[in-house]
Amino acid sequence: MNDRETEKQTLLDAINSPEDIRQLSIPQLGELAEQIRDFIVSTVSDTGGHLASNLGTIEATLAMHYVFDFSKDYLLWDVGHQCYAHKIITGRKDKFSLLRKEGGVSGFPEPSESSYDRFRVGHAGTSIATGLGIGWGLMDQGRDDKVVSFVGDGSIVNGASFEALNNLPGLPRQMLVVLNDNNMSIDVTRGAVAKIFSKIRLNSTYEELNRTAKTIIEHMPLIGKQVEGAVQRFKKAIRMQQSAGQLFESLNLSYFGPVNGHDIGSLIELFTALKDLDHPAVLHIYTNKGKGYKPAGDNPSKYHSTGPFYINGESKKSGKKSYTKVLGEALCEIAADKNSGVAAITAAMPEGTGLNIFRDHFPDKYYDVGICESAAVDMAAGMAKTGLTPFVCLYSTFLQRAFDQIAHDIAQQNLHVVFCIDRAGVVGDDGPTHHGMLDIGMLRMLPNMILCAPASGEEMRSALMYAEKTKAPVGIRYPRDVLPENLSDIESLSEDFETGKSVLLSAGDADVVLVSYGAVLTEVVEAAKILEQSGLRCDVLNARFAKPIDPQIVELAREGKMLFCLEDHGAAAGFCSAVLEELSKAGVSSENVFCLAAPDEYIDKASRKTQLERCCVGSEEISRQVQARIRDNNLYEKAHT
Ligand SMILES: Cc1ncc(C[n+]2csc(CCOP(=O)(O)OP(=O)(O)O)c2C)c(N)n1
Ligand SMILES: CC(=O)[C@@H](O)[C@H](O)COP(=O)(O)O
Ligand SMILES: [Mg+2]
Repeated sequence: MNDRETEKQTLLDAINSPEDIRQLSIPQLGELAEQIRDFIVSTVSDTGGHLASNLGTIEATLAMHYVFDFSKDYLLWDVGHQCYAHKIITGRKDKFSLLRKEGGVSGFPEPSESSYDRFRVGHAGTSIATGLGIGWGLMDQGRDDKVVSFVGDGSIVNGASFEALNNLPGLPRQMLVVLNDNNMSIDVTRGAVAKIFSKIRLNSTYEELNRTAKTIIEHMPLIGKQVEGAVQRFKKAIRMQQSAGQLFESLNLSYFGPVNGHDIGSLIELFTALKDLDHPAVLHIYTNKGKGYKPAGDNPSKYHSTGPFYINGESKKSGKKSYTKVLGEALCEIAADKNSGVAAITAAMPEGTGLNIFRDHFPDKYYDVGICESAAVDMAAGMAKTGLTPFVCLYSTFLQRAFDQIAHDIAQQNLHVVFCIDRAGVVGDDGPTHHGMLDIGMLRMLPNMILCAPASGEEMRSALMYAEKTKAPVGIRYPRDVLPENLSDIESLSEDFETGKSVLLSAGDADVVLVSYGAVLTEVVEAAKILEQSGLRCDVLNARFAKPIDPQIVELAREGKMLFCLEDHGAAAGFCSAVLEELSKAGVSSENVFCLAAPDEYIDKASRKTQLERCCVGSEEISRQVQARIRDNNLYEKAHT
């Protein structure tokens, strides 16, 4: 190790709290930023994570912590996927090697880890409104603690952000919105606001950004007091603020920038100057997503959320085919039929939803609305009215944002819109904010809605073909997972989907039936093998539909079979509940019907396999639960005859 590396090592080693960074000079802070960058790249190459956004926000994070005291001031991250440097300098450096792993630090702000994390977040568009609420709360208590919301250019266009901006000027105290503009959402940012931002970005040289920062700092003491002449001179002095500035100023919000978000010295001066404003303001900073690690800088989209990789950028992933990939391919197949009238809609997640494949083949049938799930759903409603068949492709957790639109604008009018609900069930490393545990419950109470879930790649394709032909709102849920390998020989899985019809995978003569909904089938089939080895033979029924429920399931219970209903969803209102309701309606006893589903809690980050076990639908836990419930209910004789 040379002297320079030893010094580098020492700087990060000595940082255990924000107080420590305040002891450093500006050049040392620059050094520290580089060390944190190396540390993040090296850790994320092992664990996976949100690399590109984090590499771009290190300098701004250091500068904010240098100026504000977030042990009492409030720092609110939007989405929260860019909080790694913040975690590293707020006492979690030593646990960072277990980033997003069981027992390690979360990839998102997590109040149970540290009082520096104010909110558990993972969804976009919340930070300005929560900051506003905190501002009102602090005022009520006569407190002058500062509030900073840090929001990206992709997230500020979300409806929730705009609703908050609409209310923000009414707050008669300090609140700073730091707009981190890196010209990217996960993919390239789309829409009119993005155009406003990128118009000035194209003309902004490094010198101009510096000059803007200087002008703000020079005029700050007067602007702070709202001296009219100074404000006018200030506006004149900043040529580049025109379009972005006008956007915020027309809402009566003070706007400053754009400035270079990697220049720690200037940022410290700016935050110091803006800290004591007596009204809300926006500071617009430019940063580079993926800064300092070439593969991420060259392809920020790929490194937005990455699995483990080699330092040369090569992925360590298996390359196995996922449900998501089948979605992209099958939609292309459907769109290739000239009469299909298909449109595919994503809310800023072309890669994540697999629609990038579709976009490349059918650019004129593809729509990316940005992080605007509710607009995506209402746009689909409009398209369906004109006779198109929109496929709205969203993650289950983000579909929650559009519940009212699905209920009010789609289901009420029985519009033919297909909801492709990706990341349904537990998602692994992202943890509680990103699990899709509510979609069945939310959607099955809506009249007209049909809900189904494939259990294999072949079923995924069939479900999409079925949905395209079925003139009703249809939800198809599937997980963040690769396709199962243990189901390929099962013939019944290649049968076409028929509304409310399940398929049997076994002989149909056992007294115990495992009734599986969706992708957990792969675990259920393994569990059936384990149970058979222990002397308990079970039938396996693949329910396929959560709405309507197959009457055959009710008949099995009526015949006195022991049913174990299984799903990767919250137990409160999902498939299992739907079965119990049908039994009740039919006057059939549910005495021997058991539900295996997620417990009534937020499942912590871990591998998806571990999380499935925790939700009682991993193969080990299924076999344990089946045996235990048979034993506890004195059903042993019945089950083993
Ligand atoms: C409501 C919602 N929809 C979608 C997402 C998925 N998502 C996470 S980060 C992100 C892009 C955010 O872009 P930006 O705010 O500009 O932050 P950057 O990653 O560029 O730093 C998206 C679409 C989300 N977290 N929340
Ligand atoms: C922060 C966020 O909401 C997304 O980036 C999400 O974490 C991506 O998840 P996938 O990795 O499953 O696409
Ligand atoms: Mg961005």
